[in-house]
Amino acid sequence: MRSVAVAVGAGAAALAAAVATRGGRTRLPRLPLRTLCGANATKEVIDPPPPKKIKVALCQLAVTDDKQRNIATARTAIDEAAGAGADLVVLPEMWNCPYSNDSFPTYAEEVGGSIPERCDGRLYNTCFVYGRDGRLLGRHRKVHLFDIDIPGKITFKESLTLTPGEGLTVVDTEVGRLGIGICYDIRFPEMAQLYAARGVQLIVYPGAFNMTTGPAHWELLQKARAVDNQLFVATCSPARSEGPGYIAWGHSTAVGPFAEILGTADEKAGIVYCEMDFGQLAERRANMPLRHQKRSDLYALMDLTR
Ligand SMILES: NC(=O)CC(=O)C(=O)O
Repeated sequence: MRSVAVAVGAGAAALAAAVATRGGRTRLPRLPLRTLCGANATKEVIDPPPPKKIKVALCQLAVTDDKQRNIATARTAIDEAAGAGADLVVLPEMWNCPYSNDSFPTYAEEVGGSIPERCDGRLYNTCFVYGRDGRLLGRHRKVHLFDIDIPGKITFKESLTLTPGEGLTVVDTEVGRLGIGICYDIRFPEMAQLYAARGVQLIVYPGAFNMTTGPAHWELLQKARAVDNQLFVATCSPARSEGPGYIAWGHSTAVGPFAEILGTADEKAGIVYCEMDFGQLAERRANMPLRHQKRSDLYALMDLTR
């Protein structure tokens, strides 16, 4: 099994470790990055690591209210993706439980991920990134909680049960440098800009948009993040399940730096495979040198986490 890691699992062994392990908090290394702010703003950014070509598998899973069944489904999908030669395997947001505030406390694990994570009496919506060897490489806790109210359409308040994360998450893996966001995080362009400034090649967003915001915004936001920052974007949603409660839009998708769709799903369960050539980033950025054309004398992005 050669798959790496992502947003939740790298192979059956990693998944088993994820579910079985208890405790263990990860401290992520802080990357050196000059603060980009104010009159002294610098245009300096961190170069990405050497480019690789990778095969990505987005596992759009059918999620049920049976946690053990969800784990078995994920394990089967990861095995299948690894067998098909995927270097990177991505699972959906909240893949082990129904997307509801009632379910988050019940299905929470101390380590696992994007699943509800329980830590020090709090619950987070957390995505874990594992290496080929099952080692935990990083952890992203959803920074922007999904609190919205579109009357007659969709009302959700994650903050009733969840606590927001307090940091951005850049993870160096064997396949490349990844930035992680979860679902609603995709709506905040500054986060993606900071990832780009840190040399991220691919932003991975496990996500579960719904039947109102999905058709309106899901693909648009992915293309926007990819094009603005000239990098790759991948999303992974649960498959759509009809019935009461939250209905996921599905449509897990991978987008290239020129807004090209590299692979996409419909609403049903399945695995989307696509190739990503990180060498294209340099070419796109040379063709259209946006980062050198920014008017840092007029505006700048502040990295307050440094
Ligand atoms: N579920 C989410 O976090 C976000 C979402 O559905 C949306 O932004 O729309």
